[in-house]
Amino acid sequence: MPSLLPELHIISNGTQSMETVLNIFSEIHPFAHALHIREKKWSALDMGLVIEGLIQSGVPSAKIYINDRVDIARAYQVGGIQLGERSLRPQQIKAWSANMRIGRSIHEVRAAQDAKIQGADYAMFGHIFPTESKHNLHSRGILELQSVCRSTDIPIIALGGMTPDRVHMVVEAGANGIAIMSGVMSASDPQRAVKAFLHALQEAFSSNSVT
Ligand SMILES: Cc1nc(C(=O)O)sc1CCOP(=O)(O)O
Repeated sequence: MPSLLPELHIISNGTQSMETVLNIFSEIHPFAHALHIREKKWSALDMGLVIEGLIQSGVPSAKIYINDRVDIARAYQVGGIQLGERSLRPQQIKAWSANMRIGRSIHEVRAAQDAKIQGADYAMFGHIFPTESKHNLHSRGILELQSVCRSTDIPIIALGGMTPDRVHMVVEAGANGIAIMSGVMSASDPQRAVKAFLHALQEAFSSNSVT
C-alpha cells in the first residue's frame, strides 16, 4: 500500500569510518525514517558490528536499511533493503522477507513501472539536482521526477543534491519523501542538518496537501 506520509532517508557515503557512521546514525535516528548503510568497501562483519552497535544505541531495527547485501539484511532482520540495478530483484527477496521493506534505485521513468511489477515497496529516483556525490553525471531534474511520480503509485523517494530549500520542489513534483547523503553525513552538525530537512519536508507536505 503506498505510503502517504513523508519519508526522510539518510544514506552513508562510503568514505567514513564505522565509528563515524555509528555515531551519526545513533544521534540522528529520532529525526529520520530510514538510515541506509551503503558501504561497498565494508566486510559483512563490519556491517554486522555497526548494525549491532546501532541497535544497542536504541536505534529501532525497522529504521536500519542495508544497501544491496541481502544476506546481511536477512541475518539481522533489519527494516529495509535498498536494491540497485545489479542487485537481486525484489520478488526474489519477498518470499522470505514479507516484513522487510524493499526499495529499488531507479534512474528513468520506465524503471519505476518495472520496480512496481518486480514487487518493490518504493523506488528511489535520482539524482535530481547536481551533486558532488555524482560528480560530472547528468542530473535528472524536477520534470523527470514529476514523470516518474505520475507513472506509478508506489512511493517515490527523491535524492541527489537535496537542500532544505529544494524540498518543496520535489514534494510539489509528487515525491513521497527525500533521501540525503552529503547534506547530512558531511555536515558539521548532522543532527541540526537532519532536523532542517525534516522540518522542510513536513512544511512542504502540509502546504502541498491543502492546495
Ligand atoms: C548515492 C546516490 N545515488 C544516486 C542515484 O542517482 O542513484 S544520487 C546519490 C548521491 C546522493 O546525493 P547527495 O550527496 O547530494 O545527497
